[in-house]
Amino acid sequence: MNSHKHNTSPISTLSFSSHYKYSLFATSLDLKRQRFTSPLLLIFLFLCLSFATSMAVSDSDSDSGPVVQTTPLVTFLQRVQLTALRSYSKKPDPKFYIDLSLKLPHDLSTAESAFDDLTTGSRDLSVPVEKLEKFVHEYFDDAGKDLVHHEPEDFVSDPTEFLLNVENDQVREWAREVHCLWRTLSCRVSDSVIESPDRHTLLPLPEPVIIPGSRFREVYYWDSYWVIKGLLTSKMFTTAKGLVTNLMSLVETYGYALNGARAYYTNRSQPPLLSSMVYEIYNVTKDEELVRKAIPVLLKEYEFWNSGKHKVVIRDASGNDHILSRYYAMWNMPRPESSVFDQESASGFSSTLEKQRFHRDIATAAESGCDFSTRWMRHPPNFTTMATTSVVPVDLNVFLLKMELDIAFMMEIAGDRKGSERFVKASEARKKAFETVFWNEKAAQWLDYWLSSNGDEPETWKAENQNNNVFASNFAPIWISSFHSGKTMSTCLFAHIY
Ligand SMILES: OC[C@H]1O[C@H](O[C@H]2O[C@H](CO)[C@@H](O)[C@H](O)[C@H]2O)[C@H](O)[C@@H](O)[C@@H]1O
Repeated sequence: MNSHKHNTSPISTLSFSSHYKYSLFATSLDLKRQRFTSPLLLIFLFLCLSFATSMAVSDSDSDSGPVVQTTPLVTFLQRVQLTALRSYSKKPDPKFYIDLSLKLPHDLSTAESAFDDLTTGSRDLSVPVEKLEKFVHEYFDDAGKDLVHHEPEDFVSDPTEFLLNVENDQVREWAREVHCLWRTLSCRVSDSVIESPDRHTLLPLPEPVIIPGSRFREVYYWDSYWVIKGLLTSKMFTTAKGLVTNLMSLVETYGYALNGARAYYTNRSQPPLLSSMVYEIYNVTKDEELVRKAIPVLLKEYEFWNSGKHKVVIRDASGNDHILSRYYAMWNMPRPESSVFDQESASGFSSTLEKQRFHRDIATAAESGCDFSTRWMRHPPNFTTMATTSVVPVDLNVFLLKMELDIAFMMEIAGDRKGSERFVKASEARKKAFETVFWNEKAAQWLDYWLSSNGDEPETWKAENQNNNVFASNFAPIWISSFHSGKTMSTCLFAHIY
């Protein structure tokens, strides 16, 4: 049992004014499309499908949570991916196949029918590697071809201004090399994506992008925060603003910033750091126009994280309700970019409901940006006990508290005093929730909270639901300087460590 005394945690020292002194820590795929030439077979198939459909509708044991459908191209590429994984003896990266784009003059239906011809007769869907490679080459452009190099206009190869501040020669040379990576990672979405989005899984974006590199050939939401911090150091303000414009366009289109700018990432977001990005840029550039543009977008994003399945209500012993948020992906199938892996991981579950719940918890872990941490496992390190949607995470709520303070700050700049006060109040309410739900005096940490129910209705706080394990995220509140400026925090932490 945790001792959860309602002593004041260091978070209570947080105030709006002190917030702005951050210290940063730093279809089953196996159902291959067959050509049924016999009318009897067609009738048989029709009857089977009708039966399966009626079963699905009456199956009260299937997961009823939200699902954002993906595109027909993604669904098809999952089949190609499965065949590739079954055909090569050394397993390729499944993401490569889901990143392919349809080559002109082919369209989806001609590619599908050529793929049917290729795989017909293969029981396990594997095919000779040479034949697969010929098919992929004929029907698809290489993964990554739909991103073209972009020379950032604000890049200076020898930025003396900040490099001269680095005294050590070796470190300065290393810093120069890191700075030069911007040119390697800078791209823009090709015109072909804008002209024919259905041929690509890459999503169109208005401004040039900075990608993480390696197998990640698209923009990622929370990576962009650190990218922007780096760009600001490199004095690349135009590029930094472009990244924010891209993320804002995703929020405007989808209602939230996607995990990444790919058609298979539309079912989830990532740690919400857009307001922090705008804040960092404003701090350096004092660009009020950016702030004014960002406010309505941030309000939309704020609503996403504080409504529907993302919102949870924890009731304290005095009957006060505390509103917090959790990660919750709008997906209950294998993640397309890793579908074979996810199917294998779920193979031990017998019911559809168990499999769907497991897949949602896996996709939700991806929404957390941390992927497969033992934080999300009911019985670590047993991967099949992933239950991410049942956790109220400390770090997510820190990001949201920061969003509240950032919005309040931005509204103040925009002259909206009332709006600003509303968000200060929202931050104070979340601060109280941190005290009640997360803070643990004995451990001197904020602990993740396990939900007892499905989180749809308010539930009463229980000390034993705090997760006693120590994770770096337990200390996420100290990201905001006033959380650790008080003596209480350092005293408690040192007492715990030594
Ligand atoms: O650096 C990009 C991101 O890389 C990891 O996650 C991404 O890859 C996962 C597996 O392909 C995918 O399921 C997830 O949705 C992607 O975001 C990393 O965990 C992320 O933190 C990081 O943003």
